[in-house]
Amino acid sequence: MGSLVHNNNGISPEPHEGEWGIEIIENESPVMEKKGSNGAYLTWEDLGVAIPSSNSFAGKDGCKSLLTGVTGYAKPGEIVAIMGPSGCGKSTLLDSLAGRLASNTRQTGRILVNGRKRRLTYGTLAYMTQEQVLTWTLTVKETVYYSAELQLPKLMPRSEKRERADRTIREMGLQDSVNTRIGGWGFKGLSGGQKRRVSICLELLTHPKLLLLDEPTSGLDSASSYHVMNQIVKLTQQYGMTVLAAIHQPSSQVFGLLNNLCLLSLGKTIYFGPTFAANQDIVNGEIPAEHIINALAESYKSSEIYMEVQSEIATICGEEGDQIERKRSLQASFITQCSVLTERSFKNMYRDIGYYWLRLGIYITLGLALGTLFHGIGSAFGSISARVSMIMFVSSFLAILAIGGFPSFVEEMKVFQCERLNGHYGVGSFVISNAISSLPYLLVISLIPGTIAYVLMGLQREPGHFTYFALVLLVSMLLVECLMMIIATIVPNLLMGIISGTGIQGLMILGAGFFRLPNELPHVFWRYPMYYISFHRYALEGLYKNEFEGLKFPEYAGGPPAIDGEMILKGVLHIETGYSKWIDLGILFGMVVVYRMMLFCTIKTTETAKPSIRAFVSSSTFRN
Ligand SMILES: Nc1ncnc2c1ncn2[C@@H]1O[C@H](COP(=O)(O)OP(=O)(O)OP(=O)(O)O)[C@@H](O)[C@H]1O
Repeated sequence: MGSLVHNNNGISPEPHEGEWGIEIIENESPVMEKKGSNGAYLTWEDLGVAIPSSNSFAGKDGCKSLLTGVTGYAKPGEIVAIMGPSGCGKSTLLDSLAGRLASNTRQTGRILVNGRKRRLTYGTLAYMTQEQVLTWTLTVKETVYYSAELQLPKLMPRSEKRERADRTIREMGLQDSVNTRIGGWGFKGLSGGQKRRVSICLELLTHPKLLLLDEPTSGLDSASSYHVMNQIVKLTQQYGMTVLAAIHQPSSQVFGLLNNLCLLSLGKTIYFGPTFAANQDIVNGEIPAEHIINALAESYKSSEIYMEVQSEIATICGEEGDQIERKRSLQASFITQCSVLTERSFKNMYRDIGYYWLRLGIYITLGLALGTLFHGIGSAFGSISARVSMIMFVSSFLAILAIGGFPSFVEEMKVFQCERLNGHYGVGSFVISNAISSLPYLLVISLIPGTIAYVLMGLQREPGHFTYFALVLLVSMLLVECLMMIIATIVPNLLMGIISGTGIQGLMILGAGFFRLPNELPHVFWRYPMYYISFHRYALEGLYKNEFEGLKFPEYAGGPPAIDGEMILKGVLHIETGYSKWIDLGILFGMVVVYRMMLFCTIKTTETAKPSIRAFVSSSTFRN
């Protein structure tokens, strides 16, 4: 059992080719980088991660440890394999090194890069997590090409970027699937293993200094696993990358490619050292009982190999090396980022039926429904209330339907958040490109159903009136979309997002001055501020003015006296007529800009505040 770390000095005998049937590679990296000469030396000492727990596994302090006293290092040109049974803490270790632990966790210990403290997010490292986050409508080639254009330096010619992308696709063995779509949402595209290889491709494109891979070979057969790992090893050595990879049950061939092994069990280190000194039977074997794991962990801590690890770490941390800089200075220019992201997003919106096409169909149906319900609305006295309710429906319920695209926004936000964490591009380019790419679709959605409804209802005939009607529809949808993107940034899941978005809009609609007239709105909350911040109010007000101004409702024999539209606006609907409908439209467009800025600020704030929020949540969770 204890043959992992054997003989008295803790190191097993010389590498033994026959025993595991593997080809042993020299543990010495061909890239003999000195610390500080551009490579990344990563060290972690006495790393602990715990979560609050009330069950029987909790310790005296009411916490359950996910990692305990984990120590190790990774050097340029080398691959450290993190291995151990499922649930032993491999992903937790990678998350912890990447600064991406969940907020309910508490981390202790020290993580240094080149002997310095550095928060490893937003482009300081590349991290391929277990979750596949790819744009499912794109082909492999499109995915890698777009990513290459975004990530590779601005001075690199496009042809060279494409060449790099093609080469990486070949290196990952994806040349036969270049034109296959990634797939998802009921559309079968690539297999799980192929998707994994695409994800690796995206992170390898720039040859990052520090690369973390969570299960790069999962879903791959043993020949493909070997091929993929072999390519990663070659690039690691060629570019002096520092690689940590969590790997499940590697074949002997794959095991032989790895330099160092960090073997975990129940969150404890059972072994850290050269792969050739570890017994692969133990590595891939059954999970031993907890007391045996504890004994192995103790035995490792008192072994000489552990002392060696500590002295290696002391040497690495002895002098401070270069800072690992964010990729920002190396990637594409802001204009290129915007144009590439716009093109990619436009293509995704076109191919994803749920994004706009389904909505267009529903809007056409509703346009026809409105058109037939209010057909030939006329100018009889009864048409006044018909106009009011029709306008209410258009300004509120038609706009609120833009929530229908939320699942697709969430998918897009997931890709953005993952690429952003890995530093592929900036927040500004995402916010701008998303607005530009959605504009043509929203224009179509507001024009086609808008025309159908407008013509069938027989509203005011002048082109200016129709243009205004369509523009209000467009701008309301732009606002709802942006509101939903802000929500997608804040709330963690789809259902909560849809509920929050509908709730917020419900409040705005209630305060827009229809269900209670503006003068009758209670001052606290409803009049100030809701009536002024609700965009539905400006849409409602603008559409009322657009339709009622200039209209006359003639007197009928025995009926009410003649009344003109302006009187209805002022006397019945309590609308402020001191400014034109175009001011309402202008305010709505201004709100689009403000909402986009809010989206930018929300993303930025979440990014900067997340660590503090996490620390706060974690400390209050652990206090309770
Ligand atoms: N934020 C968290 N809250 C609660 N439990 C957590 C959290 N993160 C991880 N865990 C638990 O910690 C243990 C280790 O999880 P982790 O994902 O690190 O395992 P792993 O070794 O990567 O497993 P696998 O090989 O199956 O991916 C699991 O039991 C998991 O449920």
